[in-house]
Amino acid sequence: MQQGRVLKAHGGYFFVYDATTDKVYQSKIRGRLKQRDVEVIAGDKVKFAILNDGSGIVEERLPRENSLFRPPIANVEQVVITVSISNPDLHFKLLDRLLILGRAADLEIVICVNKIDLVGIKKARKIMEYYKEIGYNILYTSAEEEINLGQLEEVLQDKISVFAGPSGVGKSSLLNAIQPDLKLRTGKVSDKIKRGRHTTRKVELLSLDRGGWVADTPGFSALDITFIRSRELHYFFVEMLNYINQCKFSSCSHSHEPQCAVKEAVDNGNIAQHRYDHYLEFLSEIEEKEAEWWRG
Ligand SMILES: Nc1nc2c(ncn2[C@@H]2O[C@H](COP(=O)(O)OP(=O)(O)OP(=O)(O)O)[C@@H](O)[C@H]2O)c(=O)[nH]1
Ligand SMILES: [Zn+2]
Repeated sequence: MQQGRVLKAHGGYFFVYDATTDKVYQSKIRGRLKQRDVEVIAGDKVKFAILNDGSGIVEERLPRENSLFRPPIANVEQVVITVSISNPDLHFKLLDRLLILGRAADLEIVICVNKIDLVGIKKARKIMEYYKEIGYNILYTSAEEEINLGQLEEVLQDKISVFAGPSGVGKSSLLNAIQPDLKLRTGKVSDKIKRGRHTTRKVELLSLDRGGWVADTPGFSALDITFIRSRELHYFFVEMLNYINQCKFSSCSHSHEPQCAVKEAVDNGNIAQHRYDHYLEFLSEIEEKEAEWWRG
């Protein structure tokens, strides 16, 4: 039996890529897998057999490293969180939410600040300085003027990646710029808003010439973070990790408790105020959901 990766699941067919033959096999799935409710999605590693007519049959799904929910993709390794400083403006709260989602899915995270032609790299660096300090890997690109696209290619090489980020920041444009034969649909920011952009499409993993795969649909379209427990939220703010053990109360939620090391770090300027504010906002979102849960 062969081993392969599902690139796309569509209309009852699974398109399975086998690296040893460098071929894609249009495959059906064994009835017993369906009976056991084993769901197979893009990104899944599977064992499959090749039939006489050259098509495949999926016999087994191998264990998943992880899976993203909306859109559904398995075994993603990396998320490229793409933003722009202007057109559209950068929203730190959305960025922070995406950073949490990336970490919760256990993905490597790269922040890509695109449309650098509109603001200049120096200004963009300044705006993103804090995120650099707390350890994030940040690229500054322009799809339009082809700035630093080599760095993006390097980051994507030999990995399975998904892009994420607000509409109109240039996710599709970046992919098209590094590999024109991917031919992703791009559009003007205003057109998309008018048109309403939530036409559901099937996710497909696209093959990069330099090795690696990238999903053709942005990840994390559901921005809900309330699956995280309130007492665990602080783990998702990387710069808080140095402080959370130094609070007076071991169960400190860093919101109202006295002698909170996190709050002190905010007061001293070691943790950015906006990040702490977002922590508190997310915390109350989560607590509200937990309260609902307890009320039944
Ligand atoms: N000035 C400038 N414009 C860009 C750049 N990259 C993309 N654009 C433009 O921004 C608009 C949106 O680009 P898309 O690639 O469709 O953005 P997207 O992030 O894929 O958007 P969604 O598909 O809605 O999620 C298009 O008009 C692009 O031409 C860039 O680096 N600089
Ligand atoms: Zn605390």
